[in-house]
Amino acid sequence: MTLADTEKKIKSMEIRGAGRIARTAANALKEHSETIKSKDLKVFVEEMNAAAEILLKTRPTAVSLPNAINIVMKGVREAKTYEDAWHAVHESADKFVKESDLAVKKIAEIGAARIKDGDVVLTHCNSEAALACIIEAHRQGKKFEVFATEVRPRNQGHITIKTLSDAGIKTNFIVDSAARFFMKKVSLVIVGSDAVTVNGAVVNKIGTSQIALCAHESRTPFIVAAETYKFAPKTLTGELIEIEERDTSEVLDEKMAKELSNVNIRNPAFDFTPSDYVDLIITEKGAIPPEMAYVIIRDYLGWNIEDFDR
Ligand SMILES: O=P(O)(O)OC[C@H]1O[C@H](OP(=O)(O)O)[C@H](O)[C@@H]1O
Repeated sequence: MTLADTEKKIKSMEIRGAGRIARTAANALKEHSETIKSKDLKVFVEEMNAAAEILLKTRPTAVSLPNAINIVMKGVREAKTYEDAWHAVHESADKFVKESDLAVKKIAEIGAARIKDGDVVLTHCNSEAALACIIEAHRQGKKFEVFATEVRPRNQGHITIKTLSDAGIKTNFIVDSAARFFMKKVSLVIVGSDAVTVNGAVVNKIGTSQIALCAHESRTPFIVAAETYKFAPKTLTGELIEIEERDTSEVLDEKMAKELSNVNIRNPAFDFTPSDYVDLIITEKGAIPPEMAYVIIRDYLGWNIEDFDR
């Protein structure tokens, strides 16, 4: 796939999901390095930086994207020779993809331990990490059922119910606005994440924070499955996570929208769930309370407050 194809597919959400976007970007940088004709280090670094910029601009919210790009580009920017830079891209991209796959497997093991016989688990959107926990619990023979939301406007819930159904898991499909109606039946909420801030707030698909609020009201545990590369280093200095606002045509038919001259259509793709509503974040390094987000950013992503020029 060319860099332009990757760019298009991430923007259009043909390739989506925070983890998948990150792995795709890492692979795209590796593939792009092979198309650079020059063996001059300066030219190579410039062209790789330009590719990284293009990928960074595809979607603004999932922090897994800049984190993956930083991991792959670090060796390129530090290399003293063209050969070192070329090898750095290849090694770091392969390592990132392998570790990302392993992280999901580890999260599945840790998260599955939180699901018990008789549970009613609610999930929102389509998260590879959250679904891995649910599927692993089912594989271990636990008997439970799932509520999955529709996830307007892009209907990622359709992918979720197909995956759950194929896995043989009893699933109830509900519209997003039915979450509170059913919350009294739900014993555990598991969602994924696009970004976790240093203060433990979770950025995830629009509607997540409403579900967290209902879970809080019903005293239902709310847990988040997130690889460590979804934690956001830039929030150490108070920088905010940008919430992507997507095209209004995803929400309302363009023809109908044109007839409604007084209506402003809004389409934020994500929202913030404050740490107060998050019981636990399952990472591949273990289950942590949201208040420990700083430790993940410092110890596993290797970022510290002094790393930022201010
Ligand atoms: O990495 P995994 O766990 O698959 O997904 C994490 C999150 O990424 C998705 O974003 P989108 O659908 O690309 O906007 C959803 O918000 C999902 O919860």
